[in-house]
Amino acid sequence: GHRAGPAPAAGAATNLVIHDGRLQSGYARFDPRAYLQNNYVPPRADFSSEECVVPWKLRCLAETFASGEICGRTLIDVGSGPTIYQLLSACDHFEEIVATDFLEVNREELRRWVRGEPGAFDWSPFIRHVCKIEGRG
Ligand SMILES: C[S@@+](CC[C@H](N)C(=O)[O-])C[C@H]1O[C@@H](n2cnc3c(N)ncnc32)[C@H](O)[C@@H]1O
Repeated sequence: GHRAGPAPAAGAATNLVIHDGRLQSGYARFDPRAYLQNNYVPPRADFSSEECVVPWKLRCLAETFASGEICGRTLIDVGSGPTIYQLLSACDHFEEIVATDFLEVNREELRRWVRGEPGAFDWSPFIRHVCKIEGRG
């Protein structure tokens, strides 16, 4: 696995660990860039509409973690894919978050973002939206 510095979502000292998984043949042709393009850019990621699936998911996650019902030292996200939006509201509640995925292409996509490499997916609209719904301006 790859260990990275604090996720930038919230100031908390959360370490993100990207863990290897076992390859499952059904996902062998999974294309992270196409997946991100299909699901995490407008129209599916339209932050101006609460009816839209992405802001709805972010609100559900924010409310769930804000309730304090899910807590502990380490959060393990099974099947993170190439995405981190699902972890943003968790950062404040866990010291360590382990992102896992079967596919090296997905783990590499996450590492690109962690390292801030060129071509990394831009999660900043998601981070801004989560800050907004969590009342952090
Ligand atoms: C539909 S994608 C979800 C990606 C992302 N979490 C999202 O919200 O868009 C499911 C991912 O889970 C991975 N996966 C499925 N079963 C897994 C397992 N048992 N361990 C690790 N990764 C798994 C697949 O490689 C795929 O990337």
